[in-house]
Amino acid sequence: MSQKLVYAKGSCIMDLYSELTAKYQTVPAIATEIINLEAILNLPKPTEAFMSDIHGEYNAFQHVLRNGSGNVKSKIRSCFRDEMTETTLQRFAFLVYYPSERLAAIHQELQGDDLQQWYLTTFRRLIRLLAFTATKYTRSKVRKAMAPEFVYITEELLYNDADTPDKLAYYWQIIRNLIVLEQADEWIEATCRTIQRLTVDHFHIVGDIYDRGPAPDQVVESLIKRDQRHSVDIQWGNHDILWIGGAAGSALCIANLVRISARYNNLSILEDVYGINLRHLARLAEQYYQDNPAFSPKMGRSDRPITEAERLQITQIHQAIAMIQFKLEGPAIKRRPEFEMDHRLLLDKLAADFSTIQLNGHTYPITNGCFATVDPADPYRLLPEEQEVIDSLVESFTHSEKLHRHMDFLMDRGSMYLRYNRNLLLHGCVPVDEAGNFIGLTIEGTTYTGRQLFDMLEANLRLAYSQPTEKADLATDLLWYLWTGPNSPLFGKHDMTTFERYFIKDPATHAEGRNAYYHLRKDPDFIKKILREFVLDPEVGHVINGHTPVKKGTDPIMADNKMIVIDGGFSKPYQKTTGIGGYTLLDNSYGMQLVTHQPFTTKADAIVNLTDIISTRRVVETEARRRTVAETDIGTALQAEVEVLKRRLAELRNGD
Ligand SMILES: O=P(O)(O)OC[C@H]1O[C@](O)(COP(=O)(O)O)[C@@H](O)[C@@H]1O
Ligand SMILES: [Mn+2]
Repeated sequence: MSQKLVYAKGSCIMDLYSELTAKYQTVPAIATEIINLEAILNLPKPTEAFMSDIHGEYNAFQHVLRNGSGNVKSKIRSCFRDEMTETTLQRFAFLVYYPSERLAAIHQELQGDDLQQWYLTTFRRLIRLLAFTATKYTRSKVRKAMAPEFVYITEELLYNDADTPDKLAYYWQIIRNLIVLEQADEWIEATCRTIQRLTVDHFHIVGDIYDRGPAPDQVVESLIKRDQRHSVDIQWGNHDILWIGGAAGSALCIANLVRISARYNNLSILEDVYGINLRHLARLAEQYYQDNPAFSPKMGRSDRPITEAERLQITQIHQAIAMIQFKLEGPAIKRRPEFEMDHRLLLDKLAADFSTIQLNGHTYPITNGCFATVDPADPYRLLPEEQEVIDSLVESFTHSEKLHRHMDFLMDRGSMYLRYNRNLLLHGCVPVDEAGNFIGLTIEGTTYTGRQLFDMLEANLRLAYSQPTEKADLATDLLWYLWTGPNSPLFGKHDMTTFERYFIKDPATHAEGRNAYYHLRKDPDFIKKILREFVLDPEVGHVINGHTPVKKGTDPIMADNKMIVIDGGFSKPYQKTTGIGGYTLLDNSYGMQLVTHQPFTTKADAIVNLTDIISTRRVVETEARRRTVAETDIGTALQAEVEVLKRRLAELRNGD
């Protein structure tokens, strides 16, 4: 089905005509396909899940992916109503979430006849649950969600009536043989994965997979695995842009992301996962920087506490790369007057002895300064060894094979915004002034605002990514603008006050100034205006954002339910602010629900103690009647195919 959507979206009706007439040449073939498509249009709309701001928290993310945002357990509950105690239900649910880990535990607990009995019971339960989750889908779609090596067996078990006496022996022989031939565990694992897949059909990741947490690379790997049938899309977040920018050869993006990796004690992602060589940087850091409380890493990775020597080294690296970042910003701001970022030129506002800084008419004392490499007469000039460090980092980033594989996926499945089934998905905001007028960027005499701003930025991002050897062209500089520019839809704030937060105590200088969008988005008329700008129906559409953690006591659902913010704090450092462990928004045939997850402890704890994240659901919207595939984007594509096929049928009947 997804392939069909690709034609319908990507090419014109003539291509569709030639495509379909080549594929279905006879009257019976065309008629069969029309029957098939029109039947699919009547199925219930599949479930979509929306998540955002995962920030490298792989285990928590995986848990939500595996439990289908709490959906797997509700399916088990409905399927086995009154047949399972809470403990049995919990154990069975965890088998579906973590089959290989739970199977290992079962082998420890049970042997001989007890194990055989367990297999027999588990097989039957899994088949029933699979049948229950598969009811919404065509056989063909269910088949595609199965592990290919088990399709025959699983279909036999799924579609044959085991209660018919004639089939009973046949059915049990399959199960017995799976056990005897030692394929039982493999089949259980494969089937649990199929159930997970069918429980949520499509995942939208509304930005910020990267930074702060320990394993963004594994989040991407699991999305790649999950996406086999185009069931994932990504709306880039400002942090993802840094990594795309890194692969595209932007020194500024690289300096920022290395700084953040040092700040959160995640340099090992760079070295061990992406093979980025940090030797030059470490040498420079050791030469020029000492211990400095403002640059001590924020928190240790829970699985690897650091030694004092490591802490000192990270603190030094953190300073060295921060200073390279601040130096690179100067020339970028100067060569791009169209970015209107002169107010972010800071190093030249420092006193010659670096003890104070002059900002907006105030003189502020500098604390924890570390300006040994800065020449007050030419503060943005990189020392030769700093230049060498950043050049070697750019070289490593543009040549990391694994980083490119991950970023290719982000490029392939990602976009600045997505219109999907009547909703608008975007990470940050649509920049506006206080009166709600769209604002943006003027480039080479053309002003881009609203949807055009997004399209222009995306076109440049794709250009920069395709040309990693171009390092200071407009397209590459725009990547950095996306991270921090005052009218960047992904940043949505006026100033990124990184420098001030390191060196100035006065909290007044730390304010970043959110775009007016963030207070205007509470107003339904404003959201309708945004939906119209993106050519969506303002009456039925929603805007879905990530990016701004929803603080305790504030409502993530605004503007008469038309605006939903789902940054609920997967990111551990932000859980103090949000008080929860994250949100998932679900959109199924019955309507929309917001699921609130409690903080995740650890994977080991979850598996051993069967501790699920407690998830509570809140209904955002209920459909007056169940929505069908016909009312989705895929449905529209299928209807276009039906039209073409009917035309072809008429032509054949008329002898054309
Ligand atoms: O929490 P940290 O590491 O100090 O980072 C704060 C910075 O992150 C930002 O909030 C951007 O990151 P988010 O997209 O996660 O909000 C900046 O506005 C701010 O300057
Ligand atoms: Mn963000």
